[in-house]
Amino acid sequence: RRASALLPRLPIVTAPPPAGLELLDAARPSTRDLLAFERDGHCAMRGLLSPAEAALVLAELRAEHARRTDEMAAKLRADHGERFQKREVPFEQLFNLWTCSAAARAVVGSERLARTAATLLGCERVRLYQDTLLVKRRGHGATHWHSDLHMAPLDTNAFVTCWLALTPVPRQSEGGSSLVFASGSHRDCAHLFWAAEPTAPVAPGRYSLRSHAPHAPGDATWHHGWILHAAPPNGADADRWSFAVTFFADGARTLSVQQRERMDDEDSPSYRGWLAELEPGAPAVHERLPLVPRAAPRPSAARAKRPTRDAGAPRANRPADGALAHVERRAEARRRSAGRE
Ligand SMILES: O=C(O)CCC(=O)C(=O)O
Ligand SMILES: [Fe+2]
Repeated sequence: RRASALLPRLPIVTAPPPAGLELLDAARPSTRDLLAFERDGHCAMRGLLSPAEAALVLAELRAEHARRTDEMAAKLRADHGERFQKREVPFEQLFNLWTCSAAARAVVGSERLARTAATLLGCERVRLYQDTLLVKRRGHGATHWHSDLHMAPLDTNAFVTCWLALTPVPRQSEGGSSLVFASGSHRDCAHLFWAAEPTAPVAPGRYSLRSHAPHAPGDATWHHGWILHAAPPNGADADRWSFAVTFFADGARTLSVQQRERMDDEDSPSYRGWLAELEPGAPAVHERLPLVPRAAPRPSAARAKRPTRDAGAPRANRPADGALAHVERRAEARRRSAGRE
C-alpha cells in the first residue's frame, strides 16, 4: 500500500543542529489546536517552520535523497514492478534520516516539534518513533486510506505525526495532494472493534473528510496514530516534498509476537532493527527511539530556570524571541481568528 525504502543501518550522527535549525521553542498549540486534535484527531499549524528553516531542511533532505536514488529505485521496482515505471506508486520514501542527516536530527529532536508533540499527547515526555521523507512526484498515485498505528509495533494510543510541507501544496481542486483526514475516526472504537477491515476505504458519510490545504513550505499538520487518512494523486505541476516525524508517549510497550500477526508490516524497514533487539512486550526503550527534545544547553539563564514539571504544558506566557517571531505572529493570528468564530 505504501512504498518504502530500506535505509542501511549506520551509526547515528551526533552533529549539533546546523546554524539556522536550532528550533529552540515549542510552538505552543492554542486551545483550539488542542481541542481539534482531541476531537477530530488532527490540526494544522501554519508556519511551524519559517520559510528559511523549511528551505534549509529541504536542501539537506534533497541531498540525502540524491545519495540514495539507486537504492530507492531498486526497492520501488521490487515492490511495484512495472507500476513503478508508470508512476502508479504513491511516493518515494526514506525512513529515519535523523540517523544520518544533522538537519533531520535537528528537526526531530527539536523543542519546536517534540515539545509540541508532548503537549498534544498530554504527556510529560515523548520518544521519537520515526521520520519519513515522502516525495510524491508529479503523477504519482494516491496514498491509500490507512491508520499509522496499524503499522507500528507499539501497544499505545499516544502516537502523533507531524507532517511538514517542504514545497507548496495546492488545494485538491488544483491537483494538490495534501493529507485528507477522516475526522473523529481516531476515536471511533465501534469501527475499530466491529469493522472486518478497519483500514478499508472509509464508508461514505461515516466521517467528515478534511484537508488543511493549501500549504506553504513550513506548514504542518499533526495527526493522531489511529486516525484514518489518505492523499489524492499528485495532479499538481510540481513534485511534493514532505517530511513526517512521529512521536509516542514514553512508557509504551512493544506488541507481543501474537499481536504482531495482526499488524500491517509495510513499514518494517523503519523498525525491524530495533524491534529485533527488544523482548516482545518489553518497554519500547532503545537508542533508535530516543527521548526528545534532545538535551541542549539553554541559551539563557531564564530558560535554564524553567521548572521541569512544566515540560509538555502550553507556555502561553513566554515572550517571543527573534527566531520564533513568525510562530508567535501566526499563533496570535490563529487565536484572533478562533475568537471571531
Ligand atoms: O504524505 C503522504 O502521502 C502520506 C503520509 C502519511 O501517511 C503519514 O505521514 O502518516
Ligand atoms: Fe500515515
